[in-house]
Amino acid sequence: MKIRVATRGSKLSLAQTQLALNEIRKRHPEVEFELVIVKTRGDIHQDKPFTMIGGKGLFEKEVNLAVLEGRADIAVHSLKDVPSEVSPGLVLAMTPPRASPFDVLVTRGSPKTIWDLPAGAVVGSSSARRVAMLKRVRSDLVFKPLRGNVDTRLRKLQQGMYDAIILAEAGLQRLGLDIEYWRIPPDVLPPAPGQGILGVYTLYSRGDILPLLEDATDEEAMTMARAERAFLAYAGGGCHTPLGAYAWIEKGILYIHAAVASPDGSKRVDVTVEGDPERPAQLGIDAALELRAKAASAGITL
Ligand SMILES: NCc1[nH]cc(CCC(=O)O)c1CC(=O)O
Repeated sequence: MKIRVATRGSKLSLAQTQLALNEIRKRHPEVEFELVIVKTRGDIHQDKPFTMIGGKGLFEKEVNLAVLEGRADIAVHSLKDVPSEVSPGLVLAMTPPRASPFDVLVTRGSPKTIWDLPAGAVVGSSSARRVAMLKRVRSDLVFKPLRGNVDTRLRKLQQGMYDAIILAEAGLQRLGLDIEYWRIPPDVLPPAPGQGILGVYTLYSRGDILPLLEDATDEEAMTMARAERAFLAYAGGGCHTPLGAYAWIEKGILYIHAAVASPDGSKRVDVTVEGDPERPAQLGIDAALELRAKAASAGITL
């Protein structure tokens, strides 16, 4: 059997796709794979803000179109780039084991915490979540947009365009980049829903492929994915809402911690909810409704 795999062509996307395919190979060594590389508008216009090139779900839509049009059988995504409403007809069919969900602060020289940065330091990030949550603890920092793939971002830091940048730890781990950094605790910066989880999507109708993907699924990662994605769907808000959430399992209990802030970081509310790992979507919904109520009383629009 041969499976055609839609993926973006960036170094990180290709590394992620190999990680996901290796999980399938472990269970089904007989399967062959063929990559279908999709060049998305997000890859072509790396210098432009997302809002100018199509916004929400930019990467997801074009890669998944290859599956919808029959040019590929499955698609591999970073779950945090997949909007809450995925292209119709597609199902999240497999998750490999999760990498780190957390964000890191990378500085030139020795690693520094957010509190060690000098007053007025320039921090690179285009993420509303990263900017608002860090402004909350360091309102004096100057945030400047930063896009492009991980190598480009690190190069811009080394060139001195920024004093610090924020990246996902998962991306650095998957690229095998051996750099020093400070892991930002989630009470300072809650991760994006799905950060560190890869998602393999296929059509609902692919009864030939779905069982293979189910065999290769890491159940804990899938449970966390379901909780965080249900949270995202019910929390509402656009991709410019400073919203974070991550789920974890401890002693058989599923937890989710979620937070939302005002864009300038002046206000923030948090919730932590626990529930049954067999019902992750319920937990995500509970957390979203609780967070919405708390945000409304604090005057944060969601
Ligand atoms: N926004 C791009 C993106 N999408 C997923 C990751 C990292 C890997 C992951 O979260 O699974 C990154 C890079 C980053 O934010 O530093």
